[in-house]
Amino acid sequence: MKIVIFGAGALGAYFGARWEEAGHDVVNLVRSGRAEQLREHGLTLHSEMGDYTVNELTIAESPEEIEDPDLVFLAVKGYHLHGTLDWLKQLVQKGTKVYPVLNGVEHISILQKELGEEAVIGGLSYIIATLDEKGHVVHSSPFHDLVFGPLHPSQQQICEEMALACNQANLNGTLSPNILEDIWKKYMFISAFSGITTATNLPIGEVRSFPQTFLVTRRILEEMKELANTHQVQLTNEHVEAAFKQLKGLDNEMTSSMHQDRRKGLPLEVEHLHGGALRLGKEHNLHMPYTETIRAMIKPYEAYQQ
Ligand SMILES: NC(=O)C1=CN([C@@H]2O[C@H](COP(=O)(O)OP(=O)(O)OC[C@H]3O[C@@H](n4cnc5c(N)ncnc54)[C@H](OP(=O)(O)O)[C@@H]3O)[C@@H](O)[C@H]2O)C=CC1
Ligand SMILES: CC(C)(CO)C(=O)C(=O)O
Repeated sequence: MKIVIFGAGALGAYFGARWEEAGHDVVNLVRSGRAEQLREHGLTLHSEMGDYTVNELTIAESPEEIEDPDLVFLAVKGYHLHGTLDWLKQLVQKGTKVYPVLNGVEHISILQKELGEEAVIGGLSYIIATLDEKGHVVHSSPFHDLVFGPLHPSQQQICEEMALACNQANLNGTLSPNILEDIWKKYMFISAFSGITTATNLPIGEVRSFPQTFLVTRRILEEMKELANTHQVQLTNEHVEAAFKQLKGLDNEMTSSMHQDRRKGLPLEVEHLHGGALRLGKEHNLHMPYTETIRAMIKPYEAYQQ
């Protein structure tokens, strides 16, 4: 498969390298700063699941350089989504589908509106990855999972090809029969997990040691379940219970990628995650006081200016 990694940061570069390792044709579509860094240092994965240095590192700095792409793996932060649309349109005109793995859901309808419903596959990822000073990937979780599935009937075949490409690579890929529900389950979980860890500036173990503080995660899960229901996604109290149990079971030192970004003083995706939930809720007159408060607490650290 010819796979374009659009957003060759921690997550994108990781999975792109795993596909390249398995023999796929991978192109990293990057801006000039990242292109320079990749040319200078190459791309290495420091990973719990096996280190790897990319042999054939292909870099493109515009879509015109890319012929016959099968798939665009979109892994930019939520606040960079609008800046990708022109290049995405050019790639879609070349016949590719787009597989976004951003946390959240607001990007899906934006992409569908801009690129057409047939072009946008449903997806998400579970991994803990970051970049070091050389731009190499540090992968620190025992999981490296991709989940994808059709949001339009015309996407079944490409999803099956993706499942094959994932099976060949050192990663876990799952073709989901209900990708929209999976995306919302992760959105519910991450809103609570990244919200509380980022707002308190504490890993989950320390949050749990203050029961009233930890209880906020349950309230956010409940609000997100209601929000999913207003969008015809049937999350239930059992899903809330399962997500809360998951939060109770995480290792003490575990924290979210948004909290890691706060620690590093990097821009935060709070507007894409919690802001997005509030905008979607407002369309249905849904009151989400816990989500609103968490967004307000994180705002001072957002550090992203349009
Ligand atoms: N990291 C993780 O462990 C996890 C992340 N996620 C989600 O995945 C998404 C990506 O996260 P992550 O990999 O951590 O983010 P990073 O910031 O590490 O990577 C994003 C990359 O996108 C690039 N980019 C942004 N805009 C453009 C553009 N217009 N053209 C080309 N490249 C562009 C940036 O490049 P530049 O250097 O030019 O700015 C950067 O390299 C987020 O939504 C996050 O929530 C989900 C699960 C886990
Ligand atoms: C919860 C986790 C680590 C799973 O991938 C994540 O998505 C994030 O922190 O952004």
